[in-house]
Amino acid sequence: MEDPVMELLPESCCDGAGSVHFQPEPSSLSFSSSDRTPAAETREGVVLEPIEEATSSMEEGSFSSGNKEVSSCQEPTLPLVQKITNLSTKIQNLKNEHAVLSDQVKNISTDFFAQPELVGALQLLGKEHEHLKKKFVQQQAERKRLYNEVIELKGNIRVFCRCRPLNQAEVEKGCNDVAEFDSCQDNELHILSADSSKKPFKFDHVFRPDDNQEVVFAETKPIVTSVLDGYNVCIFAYGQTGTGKTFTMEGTPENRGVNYLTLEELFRVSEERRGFMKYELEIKQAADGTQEVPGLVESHVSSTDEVWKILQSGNCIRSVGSTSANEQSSRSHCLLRVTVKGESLIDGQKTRSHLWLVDLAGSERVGKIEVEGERLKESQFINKSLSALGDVISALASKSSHVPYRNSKLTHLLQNSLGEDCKTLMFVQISPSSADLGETLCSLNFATRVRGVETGPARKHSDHNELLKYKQMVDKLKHDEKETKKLRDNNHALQLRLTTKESMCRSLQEKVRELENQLEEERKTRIKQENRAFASMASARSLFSSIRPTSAATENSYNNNNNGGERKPPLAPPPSKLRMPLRGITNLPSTGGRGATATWKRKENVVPTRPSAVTKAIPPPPTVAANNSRLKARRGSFAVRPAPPPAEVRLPKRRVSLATLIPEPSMSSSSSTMSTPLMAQRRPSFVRKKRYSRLFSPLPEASETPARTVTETPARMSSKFMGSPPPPGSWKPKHPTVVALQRKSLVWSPLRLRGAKNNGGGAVRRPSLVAAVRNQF
Ligand SMILES: Nc1ncnc2c1ncn2[C@@H]1O[C@H](COP(=O)(O)OP(=O)(O)OP(=O)(O)O)[C@@H](O)[C@H]1O
Repeated sequence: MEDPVMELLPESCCDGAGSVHFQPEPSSLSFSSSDRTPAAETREGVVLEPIEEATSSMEEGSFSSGNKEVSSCQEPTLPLVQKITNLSTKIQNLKNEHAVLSDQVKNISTDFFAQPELVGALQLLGKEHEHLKKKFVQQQAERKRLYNEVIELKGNIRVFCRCRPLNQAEVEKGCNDVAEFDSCQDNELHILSADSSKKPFKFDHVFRPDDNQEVVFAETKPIVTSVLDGYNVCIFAYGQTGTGKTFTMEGTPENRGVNYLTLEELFRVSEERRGFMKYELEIKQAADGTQEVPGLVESHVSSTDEVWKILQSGNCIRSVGSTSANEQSSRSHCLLRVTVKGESLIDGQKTRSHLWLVDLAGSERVGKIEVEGERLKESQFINKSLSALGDVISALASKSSHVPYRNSKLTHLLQNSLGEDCKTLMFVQISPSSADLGETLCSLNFATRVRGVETGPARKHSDHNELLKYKQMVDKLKHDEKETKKLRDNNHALQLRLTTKESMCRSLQEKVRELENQLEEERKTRIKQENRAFASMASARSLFSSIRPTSAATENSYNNNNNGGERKPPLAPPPSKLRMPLRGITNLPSTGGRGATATWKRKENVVPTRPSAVTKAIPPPPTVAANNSRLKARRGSFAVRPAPPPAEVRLPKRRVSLATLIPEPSMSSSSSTMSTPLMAQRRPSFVRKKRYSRLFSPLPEASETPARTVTETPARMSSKFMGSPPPPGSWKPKHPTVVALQRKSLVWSPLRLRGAKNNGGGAVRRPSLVAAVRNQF
């Protein structure tokens, strides 16, 4: 394959039959590009296969230099041409083969996916995949639960004890080793006191001086994994100065500590769960702090190297000083917070948890470490915050209702990671030196108290307490259920009431509609009747005018036929039983001699028991009585509207009275609107229709209108249609009705008016002729 470079010739060098023109130089042998196939090409797709042969041929052949064409008669070129021709043929064959294979692949893929069995199988596989996914999620949840249970069984607050080896200085000083470890028990140690007595201490694990960082981390790992499951975790190292807190937490580049190994583990597990979980980590580090830590460093990290760099930068600003106990003593707490954000790629569940990694400052006795000035102050602050930490742990251990987290910045900061919902791991660091015996005992006693948080109240082991807890939960659930049931019942009752109210409302609406229809019908009927009455009136008028000359005789005859002068009501117009519409009713004095007033006065004398207001006996018109003795006496009713009360406003009711209009085209517009406020409000459709009447209206403008109606309406009814009573004294005698009485003569009313009774005139059920009618004669 390291043969001479072959270049493509331009198209013009190749004839259509595949014969090739070469360049004569062997090193620049070229092929036509017209027949290239993928199988036979290298960089430019040129076939490499024949090159060796071609080269050998070239060696044999004698090419002329330059770009001359090779003569076909030159012998050595023949085999080469032959070979090239062969190659072209081969290329063609390969091309054909390729085309055939491509077709086959196409067919296969089409056939493959077109087969219904295969589609079915794919669907089955899809279902199985979904099922497995579901199962996997369940298994994950179960794993988390069990894992958490294991951690809880071990204790949510765990205490590890780590003892460092005697250092060179201590050996030189001849200090004794006071820590004894049981080879069979990895969680116990004994401290040899000055009086040679042994004091036993028991922790979740005890690390001996020869245990390296990996051994320590192996025990730490399970609790670290909980962070990825969404639990808050706090790991802190506590102990006397120079006992190895920093060594345990940070370590050295050769012996990485818990911080580094923890983060490494987090990255490892997150990588392991990459297929179904997505994690993000944020790191914060501060030398000491409150919730708002000045100069706090926060970084997004994606590898342990980045974490290490951040830790180093944090360490650079950490306050370090030399004490008699430790040459490189940390004079501050170092807190590292790792925030883990997790998201399940399967069900989208999200978690956010914190991991606190805390290297506390040394819990030394101030006198012992021989410090003064600023160092002394530092030590006092350190001790204060450690004391606050001790108080918090004591409160947690005793299940106190109040946990004094805010007594120090340290506990305030760790509040969310110290307590029931969190997992806490404490390293108590001790020195084996007899010189540090007192400090060692202090630290171990404190650690035992911390451990009491887990073992003391037996929160995880005592069945009784667990049962009590569950019982309370069940009681609460029952109570909640009862409440829910009550609420549901209430809701049901309210719904029923609502339904009833709705149906009532519907029926009332229907009634209203029905009444409206009735009212409309009645109105139409009345208009018809009025029209008919008007026609009758017209005919009666013509009749009266024809009999007027004999009125005197008729009157005499009438008087003779009635004993004691008692007047009969007017007779109905023969022969039809049409009732004449009422004329306008008024109690106002008439202005003319032929008006209603004169007649009215006479009637009052005749019927003293029914004096003024509503009902009056109507004296017979003499001309009618004389001319038609067959007419029966009728009793007429008058509704006289009393003067409206000045202040009282009566609400309008939905009753209309009749009114009759002697139609006159010019007046139609002024008399077409119903002047009842109720109708105007509630029944706009009704109001819109033309009315040929105008009820008593005390409105001043009404008096200006030359009304053409004569109505007979009880006073009560008239008041119903009043918008508002006129102001006192505004009443004018020139009532349109009166004017009407003067101008127009006769109207018959078919109405039944019921309001008369209320006005003291007794019930008048069938009013007949209006007095005004009679006055016309
Ligand atoms: N388990 C151990 N194995 C070997 N060397 C240790 C171990 N623990 C501590 N040391 C060494 O002891 C010395 C003091 O340790 P370190 O500084 O970690 O103590 P410290 O508790 O952090 O002190 P301070 O509270 O003053 O900061 C260091 O030189 C450290 O390397």
